[in-house]
Amino acid sequence: MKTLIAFYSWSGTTKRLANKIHKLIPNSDLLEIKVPDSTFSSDMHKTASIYENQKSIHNLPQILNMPNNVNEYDLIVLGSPVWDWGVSSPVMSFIENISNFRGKVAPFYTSVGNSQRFMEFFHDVSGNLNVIQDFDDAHDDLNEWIKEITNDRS
Ligand SMILES: Cc1cc2nc3c(=O)[nH]c(=O)nc-3n(C[C@H](O)[C@H](O)[C@H](O)COP(=O)(O)O)c2cc1C
Repeated sequence: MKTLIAFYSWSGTTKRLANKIHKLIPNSDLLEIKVPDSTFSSDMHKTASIYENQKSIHNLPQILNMPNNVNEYDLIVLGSPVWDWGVSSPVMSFIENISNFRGKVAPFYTSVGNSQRFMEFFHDVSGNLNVIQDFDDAHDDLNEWIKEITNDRS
């Protein structure tokens, strides 16, 4: 099984988790989703209002490093920080770019603890993707989840 671990990280926490997951899943590639430097602010509150505006006019950020062919993977493990209870806009944009992906997608997310509604928002934007078990860094066991998604037969 070939796995892509793709993630966006604004301040490094999701990146650290992605690196851990990468070490735990054999035969996996790691991709940090990049958007133009000018997209967000270094200030959290300004970034939150930029994000709200992007969502309200559906102007999602451009991804600078989309893989050529995601269909070479069986599984995409897709990581995001929780933003305003939901999915960060770079990850929403990545999801739109993989609408033709035929494999499975296992979401993971980091937060300061207010993460319970993340999957509701994820399902709202994931269209026809085959979304399997998610990992909530604030509440779930990492090793159990890795076992589940790497053995998943659905
Ligand atoms: C714009 C913005 C919105 C956020 N909204 C939430 C939220 O709704 N719930 C929550 O628990 N944490 C929220 N956070 C905190 C981040 O989810 C948390 O710090 C996360 O681990 C950061 O990941 P990163 O370092 O990979 O960017 C928010 C952070 C930012 C910058």
